[in-house]
Amino acid sequence: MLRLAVPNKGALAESAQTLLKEAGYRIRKDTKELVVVDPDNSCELFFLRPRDIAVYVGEGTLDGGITGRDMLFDSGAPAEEVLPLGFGGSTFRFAAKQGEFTAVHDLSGRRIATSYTGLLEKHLADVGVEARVIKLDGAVETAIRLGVADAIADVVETGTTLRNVGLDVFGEPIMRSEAVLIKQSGTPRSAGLDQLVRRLEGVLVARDFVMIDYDIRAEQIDKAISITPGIEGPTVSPLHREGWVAVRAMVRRKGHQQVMDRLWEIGARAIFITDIYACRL
Ligand SMILES: Nc1ncnc2c1ncn2[C@@H]1O[C@H](COP(=O)(O)OP(=O)(O)OP(=O)(O)O)[C@@H](O)[C@H]1O
Ligand SMILES: O=P(O)(O)OC[C@H]1O[C@H](OP(=O)(O)OP(=O)(O)O)[C@H](O)[C@@H]1O
Ligand SMILES: [Mg+2]
Repeated sequence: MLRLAVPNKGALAESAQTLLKEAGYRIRKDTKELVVVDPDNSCELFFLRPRDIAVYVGEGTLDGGITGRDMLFDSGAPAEEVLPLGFGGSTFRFAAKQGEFTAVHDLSGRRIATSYTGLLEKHLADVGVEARVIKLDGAVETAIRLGVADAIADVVETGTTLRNVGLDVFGEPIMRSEAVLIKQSGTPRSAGLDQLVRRLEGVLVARDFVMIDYDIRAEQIDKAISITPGIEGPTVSPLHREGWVAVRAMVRRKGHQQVMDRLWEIGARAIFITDIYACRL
């Protein structure tokens, strides 16, 4: 039985559910459901606050969970990343009034508001800066205007929230985050988690890649393969046409039009792109 923690709200909740659905698991029908039992997949999904997920997983009561890399680090829980999930991308950054600070070392002796005290304190210790960390639950951008802090450390995605309150990022990003699958540190993956990983990898590949099919003159095959090397090598089959072969390979969805242009230029014809619905590599 796979027991998995899933964010019940916030920035990762919807995409996490979509991913699990595409991987064939049952998801919840309404937001009040706290546990979903899925006997067909021998799985139980526990809907928990994103911030708590690493804590549960670190205690070893669940096989794994989906949370943000920043929250995993922030928790300090004995949990580790198994697979990055390709959504919920953000950076964790310092921000303040425009022109007030230029680098983390300017923050010595100042007040920094954040909801990620674990992550911030570790970073300040790493760079050797002593500052006062003010813990807030959210909406930390307002802390400067209300005189509670001189700077903030928070999640930045598009930067819209910061712009709206006239703040600017400064210094190097503290961390780059995205949604990740995690498990307890130092213990082997359960069979259920192993199966989940294989399914999720399949979904992520199906999202990132498309299938390309084309016909080309046999003497051009080396050039063609260098353009479409595939993942484990392309399939090259004889064509019922003297001197021609058919090629099938996986190519990245992003840039597939350029690949088609390059194949056309070396004489490929009947070039087709199709979606991959599901795969297991
Ligand atoms: N605007 C965003 N874009 C992308 N990822 C985000 C964004 N805001 C938060 N995240 C990520 O989502 C994860 C969970 O954060 P979220 O803000 O959803 O949780 P929370 O603060 O506990 O919930 P809430 O804000 O509902 O109280 C974190 O890993 C964070 O990096
Ligand atoms: O750069 P942006 O695209 O504007 O996104 C970043 C904002 O999103 C999150 O806020 P959330 O809605 O989770 O509120 P919170 O701060 O109360 O957690 C985060 O804390 C930032 O405020
Ligand atoms: Mg939030």
